[in-house]
Amino acid sequence: MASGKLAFIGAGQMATALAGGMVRSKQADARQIWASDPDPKARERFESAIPGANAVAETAQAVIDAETVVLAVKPQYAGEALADAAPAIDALTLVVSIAAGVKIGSIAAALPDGARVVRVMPNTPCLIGQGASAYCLGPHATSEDGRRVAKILGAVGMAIELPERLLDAVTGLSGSGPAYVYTVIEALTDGGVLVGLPRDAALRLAAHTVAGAAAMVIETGQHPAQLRDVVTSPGGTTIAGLAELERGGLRSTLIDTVAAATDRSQELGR
Ligand SMILES: NC(=O)C1=CN([C@@H]2O[C@H](COP(=O)(O)OP(=O)(O)OC[C@H]3O[C@@H](n4cnc5c(N)ncnc54)[C@H](O)[C@@H]3O)[C@@H](O)[C@H]2O)C=CC1
Ligand SMILES: O=C(O)[C@@H]1CCC=N1
Repeated sequence: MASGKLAFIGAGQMATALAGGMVRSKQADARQIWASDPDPKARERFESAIPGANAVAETAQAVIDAETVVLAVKPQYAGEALADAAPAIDALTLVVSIAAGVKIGSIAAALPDGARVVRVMPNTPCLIGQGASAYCLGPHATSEDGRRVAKILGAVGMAIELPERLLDAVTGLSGSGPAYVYTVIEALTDGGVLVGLPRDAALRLAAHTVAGAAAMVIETGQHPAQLRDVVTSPGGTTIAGLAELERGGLRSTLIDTVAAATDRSQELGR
C-alpha cells in the first residue's frame, strides 16, 4: 500500500541508526515509522531514540499496510521474522533486507511469489548522515525501487549499486569497518596517553585526525600513498612511526581482517 508507512522488523542498533538517520535527513516522518521487536528494552530504546516512532511486539502489526519493510534482525532470525511478516506482504510492498550474508533468493523464497526485494549493506554512521552502503536489486524490484533505495541511503550517507556476489565483501569492508576504525582510534589514543597526553585530548586529536585524513582522501581524490608522502619528511617523525607500523604488520592485518569478515558473511548466508 502506498501509505508511506515504513516498518522495521527488529528494533536494534542498525534499525535505530537507519530510522534515526532518515528522520534527521527528513526522508521519513517519525510517526510513519514502525518497528517490531520481542525485546521490550529494544522497543523502549527505539522509541526514545526516535520520538514519535512506534515500536510494537508483533511483526504483523508493524508491517501491515507498510509501503517499505526493512528486515533488520540478526541473520539467524531472518527466517522466523520473514514468516511473521509474509502474510502482510504483497506486490505493493518493497522489502529491504540489511541482514549480513542473507541472500535475496532465500528472502524471496520466504515471501509470496513476485515479492520486490532489495538487499542492502549499510553501516552505523548512517545515524549521522555519514553511512557507506551498497545495495542490489532482486529480480522483481523495479528501477523505481532502486531509485527509492538510492535516495534513502543517499540521504544517510553514500550508496553504490553492486552485484549481489559482492555484498559479502561490502559487509567485510564497510559494514563491519566502523568497528575496525574505532579500534584504530582507541589505539592511537592509548599511544597519545603513553607519550603523556591527557586521555580526553588524545581521543579528540585521534578521532579528528582519522576524520580529517578520510576527508582528504574523499575530497582531493588523491591516492592515499600520495597524501601520506606529503606528511612524511625525510629523516622526520612520520617515517619513524611508519617504520614501526610496518614492523607491526598493520597493513596485512587489515587486509586479513576484511577477508575474515567477508568469509563470515558468506558463512551466515549458507
Ligand atoms: N550493527 C551493524 O553495524 C550492522 C548490522 N547489519 C545487519 O543488521 C541486522 C541487525 O543487526 P543489529 O541491529 O546490529 O542487531 P541487534 O541485535 O541490535 O538488533 C536486532 C533486533 O532484532 C530483534 N529480533 C530478534 N528476533 C526477532 C523477530 N523474529 N522479529 C522481530 N525482531 C526480532 C532483537 O530482539 C534485536 O533487538 C543484522 O542482520 C546485521 O547483519 C548490517 C549492517 C551494519
Ligand atoms: O557484525 C555483524 O555481523 C554486523 C554486520 C555488519 C556489521 N555488523
